[in-house]
Amino acid sequence: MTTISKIKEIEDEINKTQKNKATSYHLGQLRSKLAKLQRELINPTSGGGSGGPGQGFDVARTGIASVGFIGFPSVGKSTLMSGLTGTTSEAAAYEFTTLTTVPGTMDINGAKLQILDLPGIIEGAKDGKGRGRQVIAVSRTCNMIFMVLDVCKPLADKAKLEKELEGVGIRLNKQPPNISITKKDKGGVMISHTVPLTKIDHDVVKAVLSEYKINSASVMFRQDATVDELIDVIEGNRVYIPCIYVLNKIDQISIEELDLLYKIPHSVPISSKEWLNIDELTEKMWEELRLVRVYTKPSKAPPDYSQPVVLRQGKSSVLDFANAIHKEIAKQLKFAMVYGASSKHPRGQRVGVDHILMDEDVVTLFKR
Ligand SMILES: Nc1nc2c(ncn2[C@@H]2O[C@H](COP(=O)(O)OP(=O)(O)OP(=O)(O)O)[C@@H](O)[C@H]2O)c(=O)[nH]1
Ligand SMILES: [K+]
Ligand SMILES: [Mg+2]
Repeated sequence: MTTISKIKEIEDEINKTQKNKATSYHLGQLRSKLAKLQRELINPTSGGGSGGPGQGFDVARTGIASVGFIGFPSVGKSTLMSGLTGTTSEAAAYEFTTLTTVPGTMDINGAKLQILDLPGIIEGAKDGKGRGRQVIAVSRTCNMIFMVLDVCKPLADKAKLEKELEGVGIRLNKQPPNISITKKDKGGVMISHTVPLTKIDHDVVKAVLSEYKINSASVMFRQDATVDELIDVIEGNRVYIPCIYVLNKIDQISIEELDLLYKIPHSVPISSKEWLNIDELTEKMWEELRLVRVYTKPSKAPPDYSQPVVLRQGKSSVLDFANAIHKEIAKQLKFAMVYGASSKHPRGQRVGVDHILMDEDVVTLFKR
């Protein structure tokens, strides 16, 4: 039996099983088994046909962040990519026009982004259909995903694509679950929580831990987590990526239909062919990338606003800033003066190397 058919079998059993107190232990076991099988699809150990990274799919990474385009064939990914970057990625009316990763760059508010146009994927992509597995492998390494959807096609496509990505450990528009598991030598499983747990009970937690052979541990929930979030923490190889649902081809629909589309969270309706509403898309993209622009100010001189140093959120300390300019500068760094949102005083604040900078801060570095 192949991994894929085993997954299918467990999914069927989960769907058949009624959710109640009596079945929760069993469901916890099933969900864990499913996650373990899915792990084999993320890191296939055997050759498995078209599995594994494909030649020509890995491209040299440039820029501060990368955005990968995921979607079914002919939804307009390449048309959008060419328009945004100026790099031509062939677009045509037939499916699978794009056969490999096509990189381009886009400048947004002084930050250079890498845009990766990808081949269309089909349902079952993660299980090795078409070039799907390679496409998904590239998208796992992106800082943002554009899920491109054709508004003339059924909206169910969105859920299908999400399932493909979820199946390989990609979590869209989610934060890592706030659950900590501390393994112990003895004492059994201790469960505590700072908020009421409405989606799981102790039986499920015990079933999951036992399925992963964790017999003694203290588990602390700081959010109302689901069983899948618990499993995510145990499995550990999840990637959390912001995703914008790009609803393309709105030139084909009515205003009334357009109004309905606006109800979908994290979405932007556009037309890549008629170049409609692209500004909203790039604004949203900028917002969700949460990049931090920092301007240098030499001491006793005005700030240099011509070219920001662009950092990523989570890696935007004064030391990160110095490193981005030059390793030697970082080595000699003693303290900094900061002006802007992260500074306590409008006239600037003296800060240490661990101080976290915010977008549009101005910084003067002082050496030892
Ligand atoms: N009406 C309309 N057609 C569009 C739009 N964007 C793209 N198209 C058309 O849709 C077809 C497919 O466009 P592509 O850009 O090749 O789509 P793709 O998603 O890159 O396709 P694959 O690489 O084959 O997966 C082409 O005929 C485009 O002209 C749009 O906004 N409106
Ligand atoms: K196409
Ligand atoms: Mg294409």
